[in-house]
Amino acid sequence: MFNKNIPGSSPAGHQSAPHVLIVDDEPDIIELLELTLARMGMQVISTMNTQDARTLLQSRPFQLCLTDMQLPDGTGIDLVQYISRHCAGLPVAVITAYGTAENAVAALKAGAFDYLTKPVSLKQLRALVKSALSLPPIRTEALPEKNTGNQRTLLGESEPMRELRLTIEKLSRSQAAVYISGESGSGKELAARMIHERSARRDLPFVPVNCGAIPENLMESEFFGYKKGAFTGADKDHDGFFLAANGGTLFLDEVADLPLAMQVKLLRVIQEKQVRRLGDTQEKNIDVRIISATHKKLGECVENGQFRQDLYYRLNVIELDMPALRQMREDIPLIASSILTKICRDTNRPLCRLDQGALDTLTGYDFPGNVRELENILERTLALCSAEKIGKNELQLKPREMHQTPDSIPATAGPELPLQDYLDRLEKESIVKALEQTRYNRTAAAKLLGITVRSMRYRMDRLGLDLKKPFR
Ligand SMILES: Nc1ncnc2c1ncn2[C@@H]1O[C@H](COP(=O)(O)OP(=O)(O)OP(=O)(O)O)[C@@H](O)[C@H]1O
Repeated sequence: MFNKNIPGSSPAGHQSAPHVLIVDDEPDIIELLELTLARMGMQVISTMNTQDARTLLQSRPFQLCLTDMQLPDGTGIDLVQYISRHCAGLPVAVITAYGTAENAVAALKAGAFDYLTKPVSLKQLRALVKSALSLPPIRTEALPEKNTGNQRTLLGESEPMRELRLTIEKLSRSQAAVYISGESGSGKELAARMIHERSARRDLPFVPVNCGAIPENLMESEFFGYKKGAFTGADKDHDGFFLAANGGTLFLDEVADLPLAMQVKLLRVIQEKQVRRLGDTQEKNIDVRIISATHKKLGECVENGQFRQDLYYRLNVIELDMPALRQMREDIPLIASSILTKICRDTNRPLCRLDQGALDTLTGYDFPGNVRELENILERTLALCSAEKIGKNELQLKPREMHQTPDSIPATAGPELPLQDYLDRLEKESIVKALEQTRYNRTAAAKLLGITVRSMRYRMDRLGLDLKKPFR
């Protein structure tokens, strides 16, 4: 075992030098890591096997562990697992041989913070160390969550929701790609934001992208950017989503909607961590964490050839499955009351609440559109009712105006209304119906109606249909 501390300044934010444990059996690599870290102001302790590493970990606190994958008495993954079990909150990164992506993925799945590939790039090493040391302290209990300030959180005290929040807490302490599955409106984007906001990347951008809403011919320029003059109309340089998210998190929503040709290009950028803007001769290095989501079953899309297996493998290092609202009915009153409070606050009206009948109706309802549908129901209820106590009837869940098809509008509706109002009403009904049929997935609803997402957004704005989630 070696202990090295070259005099130097302590990194910002740490009163005493952070302690780093290096586990590697190659003296050259140990020396390189020790020198680099000591110059960054770290107190470094090195050992060559997992047994000594465990003894050291038991004997004193560390702020970071860097381990090689192949060790004389075990693997780096063994150590990652040991640390996950016994040293909660300690970030551990593994160093893997070039071309062994499977090892890196296995380490991330086991709970590693990140990985480095040999030959170790000092730039990447320094960036990794800085990120690892800037992680917020870990919370080990599933504390009841409240929406505080601008940081929104997934509400609910049911078992699935508490577990989910704990998993999010763990995932935010890793750089692994996360794939979030779950029905529309179940909180996939909110979960992605929570991971970002609790991570070492929290001060850098979170860039959400709705992959289904980008026209195919604009995909490359939107994702990778372009140089001025790259094509007609490119009158200035433009950073695509990857460069905009550099240092932060790129959230690929509705990822199953990416055309196959684009999937190949995306995979290349993710693997090489480099992006070249259209019309540019230079590649730019990027450091972006990818979180993806879709309401479709991505595994099935792979099986039927609509989604590339290699990209799926890259995106789905860790899967997070969002429970549907009907699987956590006990949380409906809490979530509904939080939504009501927010609407009342936003619209400057006195606080109102649901009576027992209304609560029973909501907890018995299946919510195909999940929390987004609950938000919409409550927003509509408050728009139509000024009472402070809301009853079952005010919810108008059954029969619902929204369930009317254009055919079910009485034939007399036309003559009774001015023509424009009548047409608006038909249009509104069609949009709401399409949204309901697609479980509030706006991209799919636009497809069903045969219009673009842009046109759908315009129409919804014009008709005053506020369905909460902004389009991107
Ligand atoms: N458990 C929860 N607690 C509080 N709010 C929630 C919860 N789940 C979802 N929401 C809210 O519901 C709305 C829909 O959530 P979100 O946009 O994250 O869903 P989504 O799964 O990404 O939907 P889509 O599949 O259509 O993209 C948002 O306003 C979100 O804040």
